[in-house]
Amino acid sequence: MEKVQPNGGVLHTKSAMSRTWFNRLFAVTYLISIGALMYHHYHNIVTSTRRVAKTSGIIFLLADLVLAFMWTTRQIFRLWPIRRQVFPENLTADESEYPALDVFVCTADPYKEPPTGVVNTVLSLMAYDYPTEKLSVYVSDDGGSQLTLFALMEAAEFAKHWLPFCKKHNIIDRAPEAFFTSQTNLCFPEIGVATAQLDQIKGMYERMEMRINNVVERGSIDGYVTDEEALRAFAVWHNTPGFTPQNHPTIIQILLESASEKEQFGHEMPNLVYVSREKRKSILHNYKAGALNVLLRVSATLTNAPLVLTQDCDMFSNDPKTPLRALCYFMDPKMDSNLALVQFPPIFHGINEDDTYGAEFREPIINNSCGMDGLLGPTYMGSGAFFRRRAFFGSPVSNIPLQPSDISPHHIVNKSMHSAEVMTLAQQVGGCSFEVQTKWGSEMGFRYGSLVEDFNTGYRIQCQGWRSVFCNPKRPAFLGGSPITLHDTLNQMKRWSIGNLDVIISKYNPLLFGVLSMNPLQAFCYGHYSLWPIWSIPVIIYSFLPQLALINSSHAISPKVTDPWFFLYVFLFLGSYVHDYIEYGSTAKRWWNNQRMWMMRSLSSFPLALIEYIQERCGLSSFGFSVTSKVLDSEQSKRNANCIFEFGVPSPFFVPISMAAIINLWAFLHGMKQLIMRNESLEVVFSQLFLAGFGVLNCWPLYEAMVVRKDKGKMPSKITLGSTFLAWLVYLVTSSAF
Ligand SMILES: O=c1ccn([C@@H]2O[C@H](COP(=O)(O)OP(=O)(O)O[C@H]3O[C@H](CO)[C@@H](O)[C@H](O)[C@H]3O)[C@@H](O)[C@H]2O)c(=O)[nH]1
Ligand SMILES: [Mn+2]
Repeated sequence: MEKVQPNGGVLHTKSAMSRTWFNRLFAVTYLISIGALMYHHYHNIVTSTRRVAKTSGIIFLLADLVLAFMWTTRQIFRLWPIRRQVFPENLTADESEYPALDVFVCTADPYKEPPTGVVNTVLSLMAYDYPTEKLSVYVSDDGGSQLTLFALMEAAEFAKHWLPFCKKHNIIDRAPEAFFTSQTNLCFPEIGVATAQLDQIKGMYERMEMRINNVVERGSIDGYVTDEEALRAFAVWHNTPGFTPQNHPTIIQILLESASEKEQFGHEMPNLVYVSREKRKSILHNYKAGALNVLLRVSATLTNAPLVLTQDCDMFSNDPKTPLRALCYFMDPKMDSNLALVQFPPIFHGINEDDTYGAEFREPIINNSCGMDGLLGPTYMGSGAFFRRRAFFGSPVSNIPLQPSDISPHHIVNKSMHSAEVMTLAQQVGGCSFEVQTKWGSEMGFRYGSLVEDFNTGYRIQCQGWRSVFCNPKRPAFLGGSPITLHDTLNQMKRWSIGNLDVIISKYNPLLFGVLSMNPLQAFCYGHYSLWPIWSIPVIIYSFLPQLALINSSHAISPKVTDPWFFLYVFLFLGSYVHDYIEYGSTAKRWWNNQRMWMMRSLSSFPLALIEYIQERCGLSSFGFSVTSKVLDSEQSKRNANCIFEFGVPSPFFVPISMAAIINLWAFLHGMKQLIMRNESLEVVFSQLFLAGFGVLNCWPLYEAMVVRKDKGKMPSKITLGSTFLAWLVYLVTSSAF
């Protein structure tokens, strides 16, 4: 039991963070220094007589202008950060006052997103400490797969034992896999579970897991389903000629209906519904946003709960009290009535100790969310988000009328889920032509037009006057997986970056439309995120230009140590890095790896996203939402646990990174040689040598992967050779310019 706080019954509190004043003071000082740097650049360009100095002066000005913009907008996150606390023990004891909750879980591919994982997520959410009759879990299957439906049918049966088991023994880890693998839970006397009971439930789980895995491996449910009623649920797969995930009718299966289904001891079960929306090749289906909009409508016909939780299929609940924490905001009479969203941070459990890939995303997920919470609230992050359903249908003061009115957020459902009338309507609203000529995706529901539908939807909802809050309890509310190979990590970032560009290059551009529709500071936060890909401009320039100049023994472009302006560069570099480290709030290694990943993304994901985006706009190619694989290869997992970079595949992402590694090492060695042979003085080469050395330090894992490593995760020789050749070519082409 949580301790009751001496807080006089408040549901939540908020307080400003202690660093706020320091951050503000620092921001002003740094901003003045940036101004000085710009003046310095301007002066250099105007007064220099040599062509190389003039040209490179302009290039550095461009790099520094981008850095200055990104730095300035980034400070906004640090000026009003707040911390919140909730007291669910102060909620009314009368559960009948709690609003109903519809939980949406999205899955898209049974081979990339193993159904046992989906089942674990679903079970953990069904087992919430929440009035059972008010809880419904909807699973959207964009894979249109009978394997996923089969897994959920199995889960529905297992849930009848699992839910009472969890509640009886007050288990906290309610995703079975997490429970059975957690050492602390297996100290059963402590949680009061007799060995026999534990063995029994474990046996049931393992049998279910085996059946699901067998079916997935064989790719068919034949022989595994004998019950006639269950077989009828699969009929659509057999009866639809040419059934593919991209071409099939709507499938809705009520797997559990709360009113009629009882668990082992006769108590009610939550509702569990499987939905695979209609897909036709000729009609755009808008990826996850499209799936979520179908769930919004289908759930409206069946339960229409005023609260909605959206969840990725690999993000399971890690705390059964999470909905009660969300209620501490939604049920608080003192809370703004324009509260649309309570966002919990997605926490990733597969991350290794040093967080090699910066996959924790600590800055955007935790730090910046606290910062935005002091303005209009954090961005929507796709998973772990409790929405007020009403927020999808107009601003806080205006309603968008809905057709049919049965799916409006005000409609009260009073018929059984199984009634023919309800089912017909559910099928109809799950159809892919339903949205044609409507405001779905443009003015209401989850918004279309960006591959980061979460970011885009949160932004657009806030433009309408809604706000969000960030709820970050000590025990993570949700745990999920994140990519464990470098290629997957960079690819995911490329997808997000394309999505960001979709937002900035739209009529809802945060820097134009946003600043006029919401608190301009909040709009700048959104602007900062949408412009993430432009980080690539300064990083590419600083990774190549000073180094190529050093190789060519050209030093006209960099300040001498004895030049007083040099100290401005030192302050700007150190100020930014040290402040960043203090703000990051994690171990030094994790912070270092995170800044390294920022460089790697800026060299690969961001520029490739820019190129792909432009190609798409010119109609030369099209991109889609490539779902991240959640299947773990055991060797890769081992290397990941040991914090070793996973290259392995000949990915185009590795080419620019390897080129930068080669050029920096080359420049560093050349500079050192010149210094040792006394051809150059330290005063002159220092700044370039420092940058090259910093590059080499960051690229260390690349040299190992290219030269030393023998395992399967090393850099493919094709990439090493290709990048060496290209680096040499860049040197040849540019050397005449110095
Ligand atoms: O056509 C699609 C594509 C994806 N998904 C689901 O979307 C979720 C996220 O996909 P994933 O491949 O795991 O992408 P990530 O990049 O890991 O997801 C992050 O980024 C997405 C895009 O911004 C957000 O939607 C997610 O919530 C957020 O966790 C998964 O549950 C998928 O099943 C669909 O339902 N339909
Ligand atoms: Mn994911």
